Amino acid sequence: MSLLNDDFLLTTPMAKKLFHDHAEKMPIIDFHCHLDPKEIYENKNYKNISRIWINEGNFGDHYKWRLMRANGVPEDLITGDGDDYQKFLAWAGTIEKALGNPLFEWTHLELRRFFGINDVFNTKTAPAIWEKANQLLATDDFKPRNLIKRSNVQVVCTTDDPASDLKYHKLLKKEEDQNGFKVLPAMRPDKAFNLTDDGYGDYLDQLAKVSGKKITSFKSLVGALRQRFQYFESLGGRLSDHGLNFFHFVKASDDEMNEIIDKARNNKQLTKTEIDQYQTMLVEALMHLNKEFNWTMQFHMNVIRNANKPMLKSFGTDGGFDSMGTQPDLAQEFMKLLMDAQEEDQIPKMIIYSLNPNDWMELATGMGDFQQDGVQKLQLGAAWWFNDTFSGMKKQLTIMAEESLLPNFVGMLTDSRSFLSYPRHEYFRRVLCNVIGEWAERGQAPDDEDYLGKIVEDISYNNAHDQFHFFDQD
Ligand SMILES: O=C(O)[C@@H](O)[C@H](O)[C@H](O)C(=O)CO
Repeated sequence: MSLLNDDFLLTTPMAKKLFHDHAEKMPIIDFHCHLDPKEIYENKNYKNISRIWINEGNFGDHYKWRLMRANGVPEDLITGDGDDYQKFLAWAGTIEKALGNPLFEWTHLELRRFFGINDVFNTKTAPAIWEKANQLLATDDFKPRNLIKRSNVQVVCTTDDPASDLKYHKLLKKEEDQNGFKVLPAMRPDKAFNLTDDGYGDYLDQLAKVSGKKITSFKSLVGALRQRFQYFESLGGRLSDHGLNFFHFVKASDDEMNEIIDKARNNKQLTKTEIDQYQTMLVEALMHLNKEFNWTMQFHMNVIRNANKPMLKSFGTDGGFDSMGTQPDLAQEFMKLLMDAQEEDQIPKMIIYSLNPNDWMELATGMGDFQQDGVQKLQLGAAWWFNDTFSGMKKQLTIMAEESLLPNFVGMLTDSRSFLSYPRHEYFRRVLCNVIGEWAERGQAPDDEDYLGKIVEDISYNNAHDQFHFFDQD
């Protein structure tokens, strides 16, 4: 079977029918990514393929950066100011060794789907691919908005701080009809959780300024965040997103919260209990806001971030120095949160991603304790980050099916910083169709293309369309 042929990953007749006649045609709703709305608005061509593939300054694809480092590529040819062509050759030399890693397939998919280049990418073919790709990158077809359009994307949800003015979302909203897709903000209030950061007090001041709400207490902090929910909502926002690197459920009174905020603002030492209390109560307050606004709350949990401290100092965050978290009781602690919120019927729609697949069964079965008020209110999120692999996707789909109702799943997202990453949706849809096709092959599912095809179309698009109600105001 040739590399990435039309039926790659599809091993049964039903899988092939499900993908080619049902999944492939469905539009994309990419409800979590890290694309920069400014870049979408400015819509400028990339100088060369290294800039869109590897890095533009400190922004870029840390998945690639990790592999290049593993292959001994010096940092100046990764995120540094080394020659772009040499970076490209270094990436070719890395991909030659990436068999079995998703980036091997992603890289070749991107060359095929966007550039029409079907060659195997390696150090021998790299020079010709560099020339052809760069010629194409200079054309209108490779401007960011056309890359989105060519990928049949209807919605891009970016990742935005509550204090953001959403300037470019406002500008893009005016051109939505012309573009044929929406660029919508998803609120990521992680900075409001960073009690121990030197800039915590300044951040609260920034939040107070943009919200017009003085922040003198926990209640007024929540009031300021509520104003930002209103603002994001006015620009089509329908999701929040939370990085819970670790989590311990510890409640606190309003008075205790006020004291914690005051200590943090004055850079006073906080105890572990105080940090856990603040995180717990702020998460619960955000759950209430998501419930009130009928948003979906995403959690990205169990992560060790910025493990390489010298590189954090020299490069900053999101540099490819994060890894799977090892808090063994995080799912148990999260269950305490859900149990507490359920007492007041304050659990919103949720999608929960853990970077540690050891949490998945606890989370998937735990969510089953609270599935009330709507179809699949709580979902195990798509295989995330280091799990975004053939085996990781298959595992998540299987657990979602075995512990709940896979046909209700809202499906895939790119979670990417590159405009070339939309083939990750194709990859996911192929894995999905193959999982269901295998069930039919084994007699675990009816050999009924209409029935199975509807399920595939729903997971690929319809469920996300209905869950996030992005199009209500159209
Ligand atoms: O949203 C997250 O926490 C992660 O997606 C994280 O930002 C990471 O950089 C990423 O993009 C993984 O794909």
